[in-house]
Amino acid sequence: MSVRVVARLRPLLDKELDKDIIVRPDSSHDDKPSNIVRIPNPKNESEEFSFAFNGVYKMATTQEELFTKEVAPHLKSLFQGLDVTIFAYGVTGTGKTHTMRGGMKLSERGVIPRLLSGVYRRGRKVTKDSGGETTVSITLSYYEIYNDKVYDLFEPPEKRTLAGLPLREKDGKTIVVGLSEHACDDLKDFERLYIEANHNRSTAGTKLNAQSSRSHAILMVKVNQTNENGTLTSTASAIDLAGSEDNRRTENGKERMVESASINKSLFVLSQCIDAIGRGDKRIPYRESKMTRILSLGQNNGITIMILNLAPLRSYHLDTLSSLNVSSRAKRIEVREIENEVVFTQPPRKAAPITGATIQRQPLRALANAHNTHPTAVPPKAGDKPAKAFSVYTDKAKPGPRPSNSTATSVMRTNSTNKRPSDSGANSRPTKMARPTAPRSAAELSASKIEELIERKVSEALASRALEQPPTKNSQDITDAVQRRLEALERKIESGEAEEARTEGLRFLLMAKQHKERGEDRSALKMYELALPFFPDQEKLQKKIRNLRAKIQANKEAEAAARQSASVEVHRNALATAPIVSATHLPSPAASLENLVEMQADPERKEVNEHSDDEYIGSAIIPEHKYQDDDSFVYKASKPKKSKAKTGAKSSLRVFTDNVDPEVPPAPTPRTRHLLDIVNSRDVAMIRGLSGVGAKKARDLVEFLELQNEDDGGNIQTLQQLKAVPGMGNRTVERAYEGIVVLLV
Ligand SMILES: Nc1ncnc2c1ncn2[C@@H]1O[C@H](COP(=O)(O)OP(=O)(O)OP(=O)(O)O)[C@@H](O)[C@H]1O
Repeated sequence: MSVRVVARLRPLLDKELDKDIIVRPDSSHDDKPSNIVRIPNPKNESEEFSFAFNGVYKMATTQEELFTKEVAPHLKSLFQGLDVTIFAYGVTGTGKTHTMRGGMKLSERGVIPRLLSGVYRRGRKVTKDSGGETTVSITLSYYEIYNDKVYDLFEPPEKRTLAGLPLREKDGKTIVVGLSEHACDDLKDFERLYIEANHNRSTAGTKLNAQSSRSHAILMVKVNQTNENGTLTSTASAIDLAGSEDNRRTENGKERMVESASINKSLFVLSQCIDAIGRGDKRIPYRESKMTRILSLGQNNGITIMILNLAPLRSYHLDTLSSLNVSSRAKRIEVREIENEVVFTQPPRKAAPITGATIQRQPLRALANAHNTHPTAVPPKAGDKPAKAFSVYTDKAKPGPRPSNSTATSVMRTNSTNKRPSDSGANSRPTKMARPTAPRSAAELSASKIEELIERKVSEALASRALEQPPTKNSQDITDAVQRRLEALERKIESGEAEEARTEGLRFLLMAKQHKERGEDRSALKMYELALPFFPDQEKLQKKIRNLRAKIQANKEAEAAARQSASVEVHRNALATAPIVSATHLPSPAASLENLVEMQADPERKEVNEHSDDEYIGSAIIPEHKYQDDDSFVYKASKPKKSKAKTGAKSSLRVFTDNVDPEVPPAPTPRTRHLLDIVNSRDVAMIRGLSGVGAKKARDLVEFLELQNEDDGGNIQTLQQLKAVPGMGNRTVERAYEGIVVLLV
């Protein structure tokens, strides 16, 4: 089954006006529940974009109605052993927390308290139906991802460590190491725990939301059903994502901006994951943010429901388009539905079904996937594995939402949440700790060994230079090679070897490279800019930023000129032929967010972006039947692809670069070349062999090289450049040089 994506429009709040409503459910089929959201083209209000979802909930939809239609039907599956994930996605102030948590009044309770009610009710039924043989216990874990760090919400903030809790992959699932788990016997228990924990959640007032969530909050409800045969454990996860923000509108101060950058980054990565899955890419960038690692869209087994929260107002226009675009793509993600398995405490015998359903769950093998297993699991005996006798889940078409009065009514909302203000202290990056350089002794590597290594490397280099003219690597090879390096680097970053601050800088560089690889120059630029504070003296980085800015500007001008003539033609045709205009020329989600990221990064460009029609000019006509055939939003083309061709045909894989460019310094002396060859070999063992370079420096240097701009050949070509590498400096380079001299003399 694919991810089920439903849209929910929030009602108008106090001071919001009917006349500003621009987002509407489709009203053309009054007898049927609408599955379509309509929104005008921001560049031409007489045209509308249409987005189809699995369900659309109008402004008047109650909390109960949403829960009954979207969540309650999956409780049965949860008790049959499937994991269920429900997450709220949307721009800040669109009602995610209201949907997930809701208010204190009974009628205002959101998905989470209702889910718990349902779980307890069903648990009692299971026990009753089994004649008391099956007992059900519930445990809760609750954590937030704030500034890309994971914190246990059941722990008071003063107990938090700066680095937060680490994530690990175990048997295909991402787990939070050290997360507390609390037994929760009834609704009263839950309310106490939940309300208390919510005080610990990071929130703050922004211009767009008086109590804006500054973190992604994840509640995990573990359902354990035990009878004499064993325990079946399944988990319902309810996720209230922080909202994306356009900081031109939030008027966020510095502190909120840092949070905002982190929120937007993770949501950006989420949209990239959705895009990559949609394209069928081999590599999905889950690991680029903790939130996407945890959410693992399309990777997790079970049932996933995405609730897209929307504000109906004009002031959210571009943000709304962007999130409509992302979420309408998400519903194409396929999710495997694999139920968790019973873990036997003793050899199975015939007993009441643990699921409480009428189907008989047959004994199962010991788990390959140990995530939900009980540690005392007894291995199965031969012959314990009968064939599956039941189907756990059927993807039946569900009835859509009840048609409800779509008239916009002002709804006064009392602020029911009482959340902890976000923690400015947690923003500060840990200061870089001075690490003692590992003492280097000549004994570590003998002179003859070094000579031998140099010899080998030099001949390898010469051989590769001979092969290199002209560069013969095709782009696929290069991409694969870069891909491997990126993945290796990701692993290194994840292994926690690097210090926190430096890791953060490297992450931005890594993301910049990935965006650049994909030709997403504006996102790449943003990431380079975010990396700059971590490597302030990096001339190369500054140069990259300058070059990218110039390139983007040039592209923009060229595109604008080309589009101006094209759009006249398209609009003429459009008006002449069809009544419905679909968003075929909307930017890709990544591009929309890219634009948002760019706008945030550079407030001075606000005017340009606000009036820029790059993204929306040139809508094409899609006949209505197209989106009726397929419930997906019809997406045909995005903005013109930027040319990825690189000038100068330089390759990151080259070991030598011929210095024919007058700007490039003269050819190095043989000694310098020996030194640079070792450095450019990216071989940690060899680099460690250099005088004055320890293991840590060698690793850092290799990482740095990995992140160098391919356009520059990726190699260090002068001693000056080597000195400018973070952590190297004059003294180290001189010592290394001396070491080479001594060896060669
Ligand atoms: N369906 C609804 N009915 C009544 N009020 C609503 C509804 N949805 C949202 N609101 C109100 O809108 C305001 C913003 O909602 P909420 O805080 O849930 O937004 P959010 O998307 O979680 O924002 P953020 O991402 O900034 O945390 C709140 O005052 C909330 O009470």
